[in-house]
Amino acid sequence: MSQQSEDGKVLADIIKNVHRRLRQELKESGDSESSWINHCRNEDRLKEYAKSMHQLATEHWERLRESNPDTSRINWTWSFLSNYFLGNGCEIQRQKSKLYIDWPKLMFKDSKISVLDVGSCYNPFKEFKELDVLPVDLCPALESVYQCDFLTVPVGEKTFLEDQSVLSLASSSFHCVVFSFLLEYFPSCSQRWTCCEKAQQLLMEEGVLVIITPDSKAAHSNSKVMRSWREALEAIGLKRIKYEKLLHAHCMAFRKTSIDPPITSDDRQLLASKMYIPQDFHSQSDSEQEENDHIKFTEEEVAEGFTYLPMLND
Ligand SMILES: C[S@@+](CC[C@H](N)C(=O)[O-])C[C@H]1O[C@@H](n2cnc3c(N)ncnc32)[C@H](O)[C@@H]1O
Repeated sequence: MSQQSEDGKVLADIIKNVHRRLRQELKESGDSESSWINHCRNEDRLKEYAKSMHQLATEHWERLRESNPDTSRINWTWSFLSNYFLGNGCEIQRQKSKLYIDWPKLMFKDSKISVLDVGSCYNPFKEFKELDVLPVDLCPALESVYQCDFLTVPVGEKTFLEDQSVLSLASSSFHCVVFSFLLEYFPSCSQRWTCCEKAQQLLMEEGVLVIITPDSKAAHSNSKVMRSWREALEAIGLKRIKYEKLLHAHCMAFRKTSIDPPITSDDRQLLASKMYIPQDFHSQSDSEQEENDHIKFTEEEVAEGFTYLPMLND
């Protein structure tokens, strides 16, 4: 393995270890709230994660993006958003919905698409001038990214920002919410579900939730998981309108079709359980499981460090 690949592996191992420890701590305490609070207090761990993720993405994955733009989650998101909001994508969805109503005109401030990038780390979408991005992260890698725990941040009438932190986010105010490699960070289904419900509240009608989740295997090997997420999100008025499997990720866009879907607390529990990832069910020790996962990856994947991010393995 080249020095470059070795470096990528070290960085990705740091990231993977944090996910693994979070799962372990939840298993031990059985209480997702208290283990999350403890995690958030561990500043050294959060900062090391942020630095490693930033470096892995900008130094290692960026090379892959340059050599093969079709592998990039960033390019995919931009291409989808420009087609949906600036091209005829939204209009096509209106026609497909067969709701022959007078749709309200989509409004843009300064002609820009407003994007909330949750778990942004280093604001990978800042290069697109047509996007007005609010990049937020539990532990930002850069000062330009706002500090925010998306699990606990209140949703209210207005977005309040203070000293590079988010105090609240305005409901129905974003054209797009992005979860790029975010959901698998969380050790529990209920935390992933909390994020999805919050995204639904923050989107304006016809806005889109973009979810990107890492997986280097063929699309069908995790189709059950992707179907389960689709069913859960559809129940809260987020209809999947685009799915594509890239070399290393599943990319999905969900369109907000209804404003306030009626959900009971029983529904909520069932829907939350649908936001599972295969790691939730690993019975042997995570490290053993991940060692086994290793064997299945190609040389190219190993070289790019993708094997060392959590993969959605059955
Ligand atoms: C794997 S990184 C993905 C970074 C970036 N989105 C990308 O695609 O390269 C996951 C990020 O989610 C952030 N994160 C985890 N939990 C969060 C939360 N509750 N609120 C906001 N950000 C969170 C982490 O700090 C980390 O930067």
